[in-house]
Amino acid sequence: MSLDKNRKIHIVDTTLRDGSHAVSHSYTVEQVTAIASGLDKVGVDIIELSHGDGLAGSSINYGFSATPEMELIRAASQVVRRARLGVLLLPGVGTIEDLKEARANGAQVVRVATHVTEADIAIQHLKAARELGMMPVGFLMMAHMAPPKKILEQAQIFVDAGAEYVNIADSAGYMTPDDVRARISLLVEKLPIPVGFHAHNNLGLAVANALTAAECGADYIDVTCRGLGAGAGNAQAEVVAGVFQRLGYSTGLDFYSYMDLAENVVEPIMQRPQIIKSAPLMLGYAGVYSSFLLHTYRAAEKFHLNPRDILVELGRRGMVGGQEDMIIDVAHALSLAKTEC
Ligand SMILES: C[C@H](O)CC(=O)C(=O)O
Ligand SMILES: [Mn+2]
Repeated sequence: MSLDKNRKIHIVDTTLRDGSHAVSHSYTVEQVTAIASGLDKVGVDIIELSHGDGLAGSSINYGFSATPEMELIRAASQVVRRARLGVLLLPGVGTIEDLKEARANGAQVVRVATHVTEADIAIQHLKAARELGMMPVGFLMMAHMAPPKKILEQAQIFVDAGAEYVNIADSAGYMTPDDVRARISLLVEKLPIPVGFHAHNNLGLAVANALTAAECGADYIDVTCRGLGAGAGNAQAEVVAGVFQRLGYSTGLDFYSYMDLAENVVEPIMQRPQIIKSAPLMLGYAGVYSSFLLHTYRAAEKFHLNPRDILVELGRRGMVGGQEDMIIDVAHALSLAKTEC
């Protein structure tokens, strides 16, 4: 299928949210101000900013933020003029009270994220967002774990709760373009609201998958500068900008400014190159949640294990977001089994 070139593709830059995983939630006010104002000038539609695990993610389970996220949201809202400022919220991690605070600090969009089979826990948060005058979006994580029909049923719950678009996330970077096509095409065909897609690059397919999603009718595409994000990162923003521009698709992005922002502002704060090393590759291969990566590195070091072995076991057990505390249990069990051999 080829893309209707007159259709506007909305770019959602989540460097300041998914990228937060990759910098261990260490963003400072200065970094956020520089990145948010750069993204605003580049022409993205939504700038997503919060702890990597959403509002109130700062905790022993997910990792503490160096700077309170409300300070970061307020700082970004002071420099963002054209784009909409968004936050992520995982019901149970963040609450409606957190959402109200984010709104008071300038957030205009909220993506309420649930596991792909649990959309119903987002209903009250989506409704609250609308009452707060925010743009409510439903976000289904680990979308490789459910077939297209099940995803459609879950997306319909978001529609009924007032979501303005539904986003599906390849949280494990497991999907191939065919997997993306099957899911996005069905949602685009059946839903009365727009569809979005969030890729991870664990199998090196993030940009190809983002392009496939757009070609299948997704109107919202997630990206991050330099691909900065959990696991092997996300669809690299400046690459998506270049590919879409070369194909003549309408994104409203300034391709050269995006490259400069990634190179001059984001790259200097990266803690490691966003490349597909063995462990991130294993996330994609075994279908494991990308933000488990740094937790797994720490558990592997503690128990003298290869991170790959922990990830394969997490995949075998079907662990999903929110079960970060189980990584240490799995590592402990593997190390006991190793000693017994
Ligand atoms: C909380 C997660 O990091 C959300 C996300 O980006 C994904 O599922 O992928
Ligand atoms: Mn992600």
